Amino acid sequence: MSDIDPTVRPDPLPGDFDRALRPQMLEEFVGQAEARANLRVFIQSARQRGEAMDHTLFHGPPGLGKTTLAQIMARELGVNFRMTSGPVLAKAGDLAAILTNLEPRDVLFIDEIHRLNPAVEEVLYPALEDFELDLVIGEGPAARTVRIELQPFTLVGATTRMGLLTTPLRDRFGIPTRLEFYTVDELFIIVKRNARKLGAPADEGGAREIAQRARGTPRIAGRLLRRVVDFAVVEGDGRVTQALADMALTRLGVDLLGLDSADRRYLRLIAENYAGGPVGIETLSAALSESRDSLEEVIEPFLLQQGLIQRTPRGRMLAQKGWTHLGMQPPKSQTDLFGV
Ligand SMILES: Nc1ncnc2c1ncn2[C@@H]1O[C@H](COP(=O)(O)OP(=O)(O)OP(=O)(O)O)[C@@H](O)[C@H]1O
Ligand SMILES: [Mg+2]
Repeated sequence: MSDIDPTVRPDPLPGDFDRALRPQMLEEFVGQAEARANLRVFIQSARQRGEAMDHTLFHGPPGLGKTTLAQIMARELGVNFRMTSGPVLAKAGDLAAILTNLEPRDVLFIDEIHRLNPAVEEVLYPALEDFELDLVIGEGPAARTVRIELQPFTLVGATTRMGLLTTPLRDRFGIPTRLEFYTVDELFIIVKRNARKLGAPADEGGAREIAQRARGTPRIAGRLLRRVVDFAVVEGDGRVTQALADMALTRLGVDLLGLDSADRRYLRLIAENYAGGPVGIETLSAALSESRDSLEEVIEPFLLQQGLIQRTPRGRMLAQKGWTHLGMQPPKSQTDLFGV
């Protein structure tokens, strides 16, 4: 996919732009008003009681700020931030090593927590509930279990696929938090602020143009801003104006709704090859050579939120707004369905 693919992991090396642009404290974090207000209360309460904050789960599409919020929590709680991810924890011992090294009230962040190996997940249950670890030492008849006491800690899990979490794991999070797509006004504030941090001031119109075309996602807003700044530097006078942003975004293949070529390919496939659907996700996945996961996690949530497609028991359908966006007319059989 293109360079605005939100599934691409941010560069883990320190000192890159992603890091520079990441909000550090809750106060600087724009959007997600409800989640932010609740977190503020839970953080303050944990601090006042001197206890570890309850385990927290962030779920929602990529690039909305799950990792950022986890880091902010640790900073606001004044504790260490330890980070790992589901696929990295291959054996129970890997998790045990991390857990036994935690200091009191630390935040342990497990990204992609829906991809935990079941054997590792088993170890996590008593750790979450009682801050205890049951380790099996040795093999065969000589094997025995030892119980290790852990420091109280806060697990922060992140997932783009809430549906793939097992029920026992999901139930152990006291604070499940769903992140939503950002409004244009919220992204506008983020773009303005990031442009200033990048030393390339964006005027009102320039920032709004980028915000409107960022697919409701701060990570995409950051990427688009950097590309627009490139155009501003090379082909303009360094200033991000509306005309310049529009020119740059159009050249990047980002349309007025913020859809990129992958999104449009998805919509056009349903329109042109399946008469608007319904068509099954597996069929779409094969036809687009994209994994089912990436369609469900990355492409579809925004198209659904925008009302461009509908999910039905028989598969995906193009909605009226989807046809309009493609500049096409639905076939007669579908106009009946829409009741127009
Ligand atoms: N509310 C916000 N204000 C400003 N910048 C934000 C905000 N939320 C996220 N960002 C920026 O967007 C980028 C992506 O955020 P983050 O890595 O936290 O997303 P994520 O939800 O963890 O994504 P993924 O599911 O891919 O791991 C970061 O560069 C971060 O600085
Ligand atoms: Mg993340």
